[in-house]
Order: sequence, then C-alpha cells, then structure tokens
Amino acid sequence: MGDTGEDGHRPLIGADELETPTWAVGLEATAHAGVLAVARSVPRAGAVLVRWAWRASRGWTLLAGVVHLLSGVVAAFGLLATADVFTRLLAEGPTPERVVAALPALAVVAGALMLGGLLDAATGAVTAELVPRIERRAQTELYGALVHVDLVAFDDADFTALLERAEHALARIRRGAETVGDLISGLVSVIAAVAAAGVVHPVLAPVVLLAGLPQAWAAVSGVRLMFASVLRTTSQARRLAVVGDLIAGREEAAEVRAFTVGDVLAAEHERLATELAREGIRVEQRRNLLVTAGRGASGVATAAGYAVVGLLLYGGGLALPLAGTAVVAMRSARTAVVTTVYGANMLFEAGLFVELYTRCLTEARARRRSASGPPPGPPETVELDAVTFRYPDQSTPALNDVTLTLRRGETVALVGENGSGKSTLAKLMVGLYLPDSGRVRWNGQDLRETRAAAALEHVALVAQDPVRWPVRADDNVRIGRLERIDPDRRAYTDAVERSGAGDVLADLPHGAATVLSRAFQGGRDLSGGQWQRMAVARGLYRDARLVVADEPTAALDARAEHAVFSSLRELSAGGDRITVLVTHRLANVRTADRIVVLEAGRIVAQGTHDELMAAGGVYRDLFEIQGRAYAA
Ligand SMILES: Nc1ncnc2c1ncn2[C@@H]1O[C@H](COP(=O)(O)OP(=O)(O)OP(=O)(O)O)[C@@H](O)[C@H]1O
Repeated sequence: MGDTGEDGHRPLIGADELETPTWAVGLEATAHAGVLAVARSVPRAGAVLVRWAWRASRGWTLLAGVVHLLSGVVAAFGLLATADVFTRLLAEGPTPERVVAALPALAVVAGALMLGGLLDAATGAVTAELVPRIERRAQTELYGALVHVDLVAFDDADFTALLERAEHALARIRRGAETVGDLISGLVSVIAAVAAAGVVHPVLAPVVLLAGLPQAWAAVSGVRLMFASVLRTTSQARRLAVVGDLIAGREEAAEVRAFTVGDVLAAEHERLATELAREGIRVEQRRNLLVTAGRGASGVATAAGYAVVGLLLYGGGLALPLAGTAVVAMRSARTAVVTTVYGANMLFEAGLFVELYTRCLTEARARRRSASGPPPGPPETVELDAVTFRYPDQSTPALNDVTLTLRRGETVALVGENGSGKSTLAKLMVGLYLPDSGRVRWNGQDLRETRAAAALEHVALVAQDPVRWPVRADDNVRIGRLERIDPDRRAYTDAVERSGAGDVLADLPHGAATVLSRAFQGGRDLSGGQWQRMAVARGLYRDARLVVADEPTAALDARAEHAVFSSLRELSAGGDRITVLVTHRLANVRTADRIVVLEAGRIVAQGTHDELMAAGGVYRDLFEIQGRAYAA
C-alpha cells in the first residue's frame, strides 16, 4: 500500500507498510503456499503439537488419541455393517427372512451411529481439556524464559519484533492444537471410507476420494482468498483501528477536541470503513461462487462415481448388494476429505506460528546471562574501567572509554546534555547492562561473572520514566522490596513521607488501597509528578546500598523537588550508601561530593561544584545558563 491514496492525496493516518505485520505472517505464507509445501510442513507441525500435548498432559493426550482413533474405527465398522445390511437385504429368498437376516447387521449400524455420536461428544470434551493445557504450557514456558532475558535484548529490534510475533503466535497455536484432533479424525474417517470402498471393489477406493476433492479445494481456496484479501487490506485496517483509537481513546480525547479534528477523524473513519466493507462484500461473493462451484464439481465427481458403480454392476464386477455400500462410502469420504484438507491447511498456518514461537523461545533462553560466580556483596566500591557500550544496531557507542570509581558514603551527580550517556552509565553501574569492552567491578568483582539479579539486590533505581504499576497505591511502594518484613509499617510510612507520596495517598478515594489504574473499576490515575513521588517512595522503601536516581524530580513542583533532594541527601548522609544522581537541575547537584560531566558518551570533567566552576567548560556553561534563567 503506497503513501498516497487513490485520489493522490497523502492519507492523514499511517505510512508505507515496510514489512508484513506480525499477525499477517502466517496468512501470507498460507495464502501463497503450494500443495507440496503444505504436505511437507503439516506432519512436522502436527508432530510438534502432539509432543507439546504429551508434555502438557500425558493422560489427556493418550485419551485424545484413543477417542479419535476409536471414532475412526467405529465409522469403519458402521460402513462395513452397512455393507452387510445391503448384502442380506438384497440376497435371494423371501423378504421377511431377508429382513430378519439383516437385523444383526442393522443393530451394528445403529450401535455404530450411537457410539459415533458419543465419541464425538467425548472428542469435544477431551479437546476442551487438552488444548488450554497446551496453550498454558506454551505461555508459561515463554514468559518464564522472558523474565530472565538480559535487559539489552529489549533494545534489540530483532528480538523485540520476534517477541511481539511470538506473543501473537500463541493464539494461533491454540487453533492449531484444536485442528490436530480434527485432522486425525478426518484422516481416520477417510481411511475407513476408502478401505470400505476398496473391500467392495478396488477400483472404487480412489473413486470415493475424488468425490470429496473439488469441495475441499473450494473450501481451502475460499479461505486463501480471504487471507489474501486480509493482507491486501492490512494497511486500511490498521489505519481504521488507529483512527478508531484516536476517536475513542482517553489520552487523546483532550487534544482531539482542542484541535477540533474530531470531524476530520470521523470522516476518515467512514471512508476507510466503506472501503473495507466493499472489499469484504467482494471477497464473500467470490467465496460463495467458489464454494458453489466446488459443490457442483463434487456433485459431478459423485455422479461419475455412481457411473463407475453402474458400469461395474453392468459388467458383473460388482454384486448388487455391495453397490449400496459403495454409495454410503462415497458420501462419508466426501465429508471426511473436506474436513481433512481444510484441517491440513489450518495446521500449515499454525505450523508457521509454532516455528516462530519456538525460535523466540530458543532466542529468549540464549539471551539469558549465564554467569555462575558468587553473588556480590553490597558494594563498597563501584569501579568502571575503560567502559565502552554500544546499543544493539547502533553505529556510535553511547559510552566511550569511561573510567570512574564510586565509594561508599559518596553522592555523585551525573550531568550533561541530552543524549550524553547519563542514563546508560547509570544502568551499567548497577549491572543492568554489561559493557562491550572494559570492566564494571563491585568490590573488585567483575559484574560479568555474577547473575544480574544478584547485584540488583543491592540497588534501588528510581527510573527516569518510572513504571506506572497498575496495583494498589501501597503496593506501588512495596514493589520496591516485596519480601521486606515491615510489621509496624515503619519503613513504608517513612518512605511515603520522605518522598512526598503521603499527600498523594491522602487524596485517593480509598487511600492506600486505591488501585492506580483506570483499567480497573474504581481505579485512579495520577498526575506525572504524583507518579514520580510514588517512584521515589518505591526507591526509598527498597533500602539498598547503591541508590541511583535518574531524573527523580523532572516532573515535580519546587516544594516536592526540594523534599526529594533533601531525602536523598539524608540517605547518603549516614555514610552508608552510594548515591548516584542524574539530573538537569544543576542547583541540586551543588552539594554532591562529586559531579561527573558527560559529553557524547565520554567523561569530560569531574570534581566538586567549585572545582568545575573554576575550571570552566560545559558544566559552568550549563550552570550559568540555568542561573541566568532564574535570575531574569
Ligand atoms: N535503547 C536505546 N537504543 C539505542 N540507542 C539508545 C537507547 N537509549 C539511548 N540511546 C542513545 O544512547 C545515547 C545516550 O543515551 P542516554 O539515555 O544515556 O542519554 P542521557 O544523557 O541520559 O540523556 P537525557 O538527558 O536526554 O536523559 C543517546 O545518543 C541515545 O540516543
């Protein structure tokens, strides 16, 4: 889809589609796959899903196999019994005797029908038990692996794209798992029908198959037609969804009104919806034609089958009683072939997602940090030795040859212009990232040799853009260290008071029990500054040796900012911690023991406020610009 619409105007929403969207990967491949590709991939995908089922629950998998096989066997019995009924009914002799002779076979037919119905119900029940177990296992495995993935993987576009696709794949895998059962029953029924026809006369074995093929072809072609259409309209559908979100979104509501673009958006929505509806109608009509043609062709193939039966009868190759069985076999084969071919098509699609999922799981496991050294103790010193770090796929390093030592009891401020590398440096100090070259050592121990989580036990990070945890307000603070024992809530109260979060909690409708998310009934959202106070409270509650506060006050009012900086100063005043402060508010860093100035990923100066002012350079420039702004 190009960047310009049909009328030559650039559409307001969206841009060129550079790659197939996540959810369309399977559709694209399925829409264009040849018969051979499907035939090759279906057994593989089926085998993977059966293996997953086995691992998810052996009992239910065995039961599923048994009920599916049984239903096939029962269908075969039914067919053979039908043959028997015809043979006896059409045999020589008086009618009452023939009817009586056919009764046992009739009873078997009736029994097979009843049992078939029961087995259908059992199949449904077993599938209902098994499929969610498979899905749950796949989810558990993926998310279980993801929580241990190294942070830097989330900066790698390849990994995040794969992850997004794998998450989407889970729903498709569920459908695939449901299909495996249908495919097995379909296959068994086809075999039963072909075997029954073959017993009647070998020529009839392929003939019964042929009757079903055109209809199956039509069903699969119809699905592929729809897939192709979905792909063609991906761009419009995405635009429609985006426009819909803009109109209905809570975050966007104020600006949509303030810039009075509501009517423009509504018109755009209508235009896109009309285009999509037109395409939908066209595809449905074509699909309908295809299905009708398929049914017609199957009818013709069935008639041809009857003709073969007639010819065999005429030539004496087939006894009259068995002709009835041939007809019944043809009818059952027709339905079974349609189910099987359709199932194979669906399983082919699911197979692509299974592959995607498996690749993501392997990748997630590979991107775990595999260090086995002893956990580091609380840091007395944090040393960065000639550290260089480059984000994945970036040509220039975010940090270049940085050497720095921090000691217990120190408050160190990291300053510098936007993009100079402050946040990156903070993440390296605590072990969230590992350097590409150089070393980060705590108490002389290289962080590369320990698990990241072991080092992070001793870190309290107040992030630049803190997570707005959709949990109760008090849990928003306790997430700082959930395992902390705080029976009289002294630590909690202290963190809340010192961060300024106390005022926030006092205003909430249910106090500390208020859920901080509008996604839940009775939940509340907070302002940017209020969220930041919660983040500071969380950091204080964590009570860690190394405190890293990355722009903790950017959204705070002057009074709250003052309170937060006083708290952070108090924290380090005991000489017990290492406090690292990243901030643009230079007035607040004057009291830091050391100020480290970064420029383009390198340390260009460090010292106390007075030393840096005396030396001139970036720090004094920045400080004076801010000072003048306040003085003016
Ligand atoms: N996830 C990322 N992937 C690629 N590059 C990144 C990523 N995060 C940061 N960068 C780049 O690394 C450099 C350092 O970024 P960093 O966030 O450390 O700067 P900063 O000094 O904290 O900036 P600010 O003052 O704006 O917060 C910048 O050039 C930035 O564009």
